[in-house]
Amino acid sequence: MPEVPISARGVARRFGSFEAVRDFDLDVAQGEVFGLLGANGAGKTTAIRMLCGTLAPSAGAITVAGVDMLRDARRARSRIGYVTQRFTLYGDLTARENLQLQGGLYGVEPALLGERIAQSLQRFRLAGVEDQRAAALPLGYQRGLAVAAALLHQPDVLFLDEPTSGIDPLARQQLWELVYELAAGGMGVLVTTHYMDEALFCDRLALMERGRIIAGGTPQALLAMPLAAPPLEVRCDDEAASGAWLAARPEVREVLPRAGRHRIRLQSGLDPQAWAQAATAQAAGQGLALRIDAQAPRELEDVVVALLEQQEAAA
Ligand SMILES: Nc1ncnc2c1ncn2[C@@H]1O[C@H](COP(=O)(O)OP(=O)(O)OP(=O)(O)O)[C@@H](O)[C@H]1O
Repeated sequence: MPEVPISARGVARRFGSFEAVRDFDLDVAQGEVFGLLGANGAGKTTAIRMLCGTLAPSAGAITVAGVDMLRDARRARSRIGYVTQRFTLYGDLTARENLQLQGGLYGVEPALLGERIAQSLQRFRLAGVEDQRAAALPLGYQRGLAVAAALLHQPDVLFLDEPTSGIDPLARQQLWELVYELAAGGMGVLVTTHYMDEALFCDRLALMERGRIIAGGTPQALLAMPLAAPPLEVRCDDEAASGAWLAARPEVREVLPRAGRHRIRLQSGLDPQAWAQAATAQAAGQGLALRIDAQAPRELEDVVVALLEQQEAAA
């Protein structure tokens, strides 16, 4: 195993005059699960495509498993497994035929391929459906098949672009268990996700916005970042009335219903404690007994939203 599965320095990509990715620096260590976050269009897929060698950067340096992607793309690509957002296997072929084809394309020795396919059918819970057409399989199985195909040549690095979008909770959990298992074996895994609960499963995260990484670190470090508008939680026996009351306050920027409570965010710059006191008194005057927790536990989404808003305000 190489020391640094993925390393990128100063990577940029322009499409005409539009800069989809710029100043992109990234290191993913052996055994690390690294999460790339960002809104739609932030540049995650473009970045991953460059790291995988399927799109040439306009500038910068990339090494994968110690191999220079720009000088020796073929060898670098042979160390990579890449699962794209969309299902890219052949729907008309069976699960087994897809694995045979992919293994061949990746150059797996025919003598080894049969055994590896048998192992992956077991590992990815595809045994029993291996002779069904891939297009007829449920999405969770299709995703498992795509990951199985990407691992047949035993890469050092795995790229997963939104691997769990659209699949059911059990399939999501199974996929994450597999990711941990692969990382425990020393693989570097780079995953993009829109799900904040899944982002918390990563060892480190980077948040992209308009083509740049604007923040990064462990989930714990991100959760501890100071916020201009920290969240509050509001409980009230009359959930509907309290929700409407909160939504009508001009100082309240966002009201998110949660089971049995509301999570709110105030406009930047307000003192949450002072606002909570005043709001409790004001609501009481209107017959609503609010219980406001001005130090509600952070969620990763709070931090991500705050960081994106800060960037927008600065732009
Ligand atoms: N081939 C291309 N030609 C022109 N613009 C492109 C091309 N590929 C991507 N872009 C633009 O680059 C920006 C980043 O796109 P990208 O697909 O990398 O975002 P993303 O973060 O992966 O978003 P999503 O979560 O929707 O996949 C977008 O504005 C997109 O329209």
